[in-house]
Amino acid sequence: MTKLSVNINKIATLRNARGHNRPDVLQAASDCERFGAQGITVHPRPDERHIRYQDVRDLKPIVTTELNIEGNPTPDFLDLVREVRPEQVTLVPDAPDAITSNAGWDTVRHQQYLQGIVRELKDLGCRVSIFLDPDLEMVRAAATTGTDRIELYTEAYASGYHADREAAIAPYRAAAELAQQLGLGLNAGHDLDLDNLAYLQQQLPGLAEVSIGHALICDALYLGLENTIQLYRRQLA
Ligand SMILES: CC(=O)[C@@H](O)[C@H](O)COP(=O)(O)O
Ligand SMILES: NCC(=O)COP(=O)(O)O
Repeated sequence: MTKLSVNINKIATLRNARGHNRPDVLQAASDCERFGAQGITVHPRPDERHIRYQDVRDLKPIVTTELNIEGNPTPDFLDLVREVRPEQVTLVPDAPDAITSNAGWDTVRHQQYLQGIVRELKDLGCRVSIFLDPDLEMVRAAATTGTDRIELYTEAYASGYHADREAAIAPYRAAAELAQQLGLGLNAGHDLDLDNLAYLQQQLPGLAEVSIGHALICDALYLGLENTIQLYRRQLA
């Protein structure tokens, strides 16, 4: 079974537009779980333009599924994770001014650095996932860091899906198969939606979790949050 973790960054974007507490991010997280989300993902960025560090602290006691915190392991991010101790931390090599995540780790170059971070996070009791492009050399090097899982960065799959979905999935399937051989768990995310999700899930062996935010929250504007989460869950059945 592939679990659906709902990324609630965009709910915080809407809240921040007015400076009050509407929509209420904590209520939205609880409602997502009630509607079928099997995890809640947040990606606090240094400028706190959507999820704020305080949101993450407030979410931990109310999330009843799994809290997944994504981000670049800067000193501030690591302090937050040490305090909150989420079920999962996804390490993403974002530049501070990135509009959104735009690449996976170079796990060859940063092997030793990642090894140290992974060890500390695992000692805190967190499952660790490393955000990666579907590159076999990067998957092999990720396995040497001690990480529990990798998360495949699916932007290239999503953008190639409508033109040629077999070609778009091929590098991801190879990466997933290698991850399985190496004993790495597998997550995936970025730009997944109701069109491209089912095929990804069918093609990737051992896909444990997808985290989806942008398209899901856009769909919810038209379809409603409960109905939308159920529609995404059905793609993963
Ligand atoms: C790692 C990843 O792909 C997601 O976290 C995505 O980047 C969402 O972040 P934003 O909501 O800031 O675009
Ligand atoms: N890890 C990916 C994620 O959390 C959501 O990405 P997106 O669906 O907002 O592109």
